[in-house]
Amino acid sequence: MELFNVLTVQQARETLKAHLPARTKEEIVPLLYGLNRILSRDITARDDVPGFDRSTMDGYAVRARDTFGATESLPAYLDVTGEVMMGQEAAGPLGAGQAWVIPTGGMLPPGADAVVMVEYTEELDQHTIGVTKPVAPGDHLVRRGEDVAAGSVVLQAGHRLRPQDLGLLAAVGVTQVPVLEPLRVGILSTGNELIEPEQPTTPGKVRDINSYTLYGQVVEAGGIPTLYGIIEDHFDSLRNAVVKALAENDMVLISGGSSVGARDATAKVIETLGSPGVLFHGMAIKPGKPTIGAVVEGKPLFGLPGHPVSAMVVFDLLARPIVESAGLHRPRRIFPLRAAITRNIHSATGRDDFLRVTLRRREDGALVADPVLGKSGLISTMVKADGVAHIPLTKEGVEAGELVDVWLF
Ligand SMILES: Nc1nc2c(c(=O)[nH]1)N[C@H]1C(S)=C(S)[C@@H](COP(=O)(O)OP(=O)(O)OC[C@H]3O[C@@H](n4cnc5c(N)ncnc54)[C@H](O)[C@@H]3O)O[C@H]1N2
Ligand code: MOO
Repeated sequence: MELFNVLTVQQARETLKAHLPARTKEEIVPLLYGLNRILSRDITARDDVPGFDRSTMDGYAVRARDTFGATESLPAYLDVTGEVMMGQEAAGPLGAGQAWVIPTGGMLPPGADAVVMVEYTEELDQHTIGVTKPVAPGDHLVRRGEDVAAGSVVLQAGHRLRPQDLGLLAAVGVTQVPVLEPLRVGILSTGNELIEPEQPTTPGKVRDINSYTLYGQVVEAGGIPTLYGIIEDHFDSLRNAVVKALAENDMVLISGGSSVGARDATAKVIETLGSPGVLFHGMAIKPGKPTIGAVVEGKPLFGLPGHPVSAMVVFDLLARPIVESAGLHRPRRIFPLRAAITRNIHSATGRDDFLRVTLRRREDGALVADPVLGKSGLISTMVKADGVAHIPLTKEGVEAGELVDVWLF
């Protein structure tokens, strides 16, 4: 029997994207909780930063033209007529031929347009200094609004906040930050052969692995997982569980029951839930071929293959980017590593292959990837591996020594 509507990974991603609305669910968090969160709105500065012209050196506020031509042998003499106090308004004005003592960060008095560093002055008496080096207007000061101009957009919606962004928000007085709510993800395992991990095994039964791997993957991607447990392979039981999970979450993952076996109810259940429903059933990928991708009333739903390796690989390719797009923390994997594969690996063209590998540094310094062989039902292969190597669908395989992209776990 043929699976219907088989898509490449790229087509599957594009199809999902076309059917998923941009996330708008937001929450307001205190600034310190905003780190690594994604802004849900543009942030506009209400105030100029700094709010006044500010010295960047310890020295004297002056009118630059009063210092023109000054040298060590012929200093420009200025009357010291005031002192700027840190954190206080400098009342000014500073008149011709005058200088005010100013600390680094102090407010420039009106009338002054530059600061002379204390190193380039000599104190003649308590009220007179000699300036030994001229300054130009604007020297040793930061202008009002030079860092941030009032009314400007300082950070855009969609931006993930870094430490420096928290600093900027503090500078403009934003202490409550609008950020995207992380996705809530409901996780269901289906199969009459499945038992809970705390149960003893009996012939024919296996412990539920996928609930645990998927839970970990959702947390890692910055989502909030909820387990709905093991659901028996029965249309009504599965439908009831999925309806509940869909109502309580922003995404639902159902592992097992995605293949074409007679008992595989997942696709049929999804088709009864709402539009557009199943978008694809089957992907040109190994492992993970019998994947179902669906959107129901704006929420993504995935029927992941039952084999534990396949479920993990498909989560990473399709679900992880969606969870990360509103995730609580920074994605760990942004770029793959390039490593030389150490064996010839065959793969069919027209299909993306993901090969479990371990990585090591060879004596000559090259990074190499050793394939971890084993069927996609074996969770131990994922535990041994450091990541997966991607053999793109355009290739018929890779030869030993060829460079491949490796996505680390
Ligand atoms: N005739 C064909 N048979 C199969 C095909 C195919 O194309 N033609 N595809 C195979 C591939 S590839 C995969 S992957 C599996 C996918 O099957 P399902 O998604 O329908 O999942 P199940 O049949 O329920 O389970 C498959 C396998 O995985 C085990 N499993 C399921 N859930 C869990 C879990 N939560 N924890 C641990 N192990 C789980 C289950 O016991 C089965 O061994 O179909 C192939 N068959
Ligand atoms: O796709 Mo199955 O997922 O090859 O094991």
